[in-house]
Amino acid sequence: MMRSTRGLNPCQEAERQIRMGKDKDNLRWEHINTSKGRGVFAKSHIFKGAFILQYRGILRKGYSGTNDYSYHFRHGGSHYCKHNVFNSFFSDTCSIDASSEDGSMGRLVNDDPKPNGKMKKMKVDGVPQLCIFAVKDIMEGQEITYDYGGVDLPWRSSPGQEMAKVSTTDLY
Ligand SMILES: C[S@@+](CC[C@H](N)C(=O)[O-])C[C@H]1O[C@@H](n2cnc3c(N)ncnc32)[C@H](O)[C@@H]1O
Repeated sequence: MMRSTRGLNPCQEAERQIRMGKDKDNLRWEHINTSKGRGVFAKSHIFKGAFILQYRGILRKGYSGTNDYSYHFRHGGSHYCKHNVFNSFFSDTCSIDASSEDGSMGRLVNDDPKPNGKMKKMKVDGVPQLCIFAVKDIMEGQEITYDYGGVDLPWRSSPGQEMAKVSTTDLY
């Protein structure tokens, strides 16, 4: 069931939050362990379809290389993926560089091949923005995740973890 906040639909709520430049107060981050680092958790139930948070950072044109906190996408199309699935081959490649420790939580959301969130591109005043929306109900205390996409994510193939089947079809 999808619920809106203050009578706004999820996209309107995302836009409102982007304009405010802050995360919602139903989220918290904590240090999980030394290999995973920090993660973001729900402080209250989040309904399927709801806006969760913005992936805040500096919008850059072109492919700006891979770092832990950059997210590449195509401005003109619907193609977007955190990791290096496409690169400067596309003239409209952009990235959000979230490498600055600015206190925002979008940059702290971890990867999961079976996530409860999905990254989506939207435009506010013509400027592309990336936001995570819930793809299922998320219980209080659960970690927020999304599928980084791409291949070669080292933690997915580390001992004791099932090798993920990465589907890029979802991204296009
Ligand atoms: C955008 S940051 C996410 C926040 C990060 N955990 C932190 O503490 O800053 C991406 C990095 O988090 C780690 N990470 C993300 N998802 C992970 C997972 N499922 N297992 C282990 N490490 C993960 C990797 O080091 C990755 O390069």
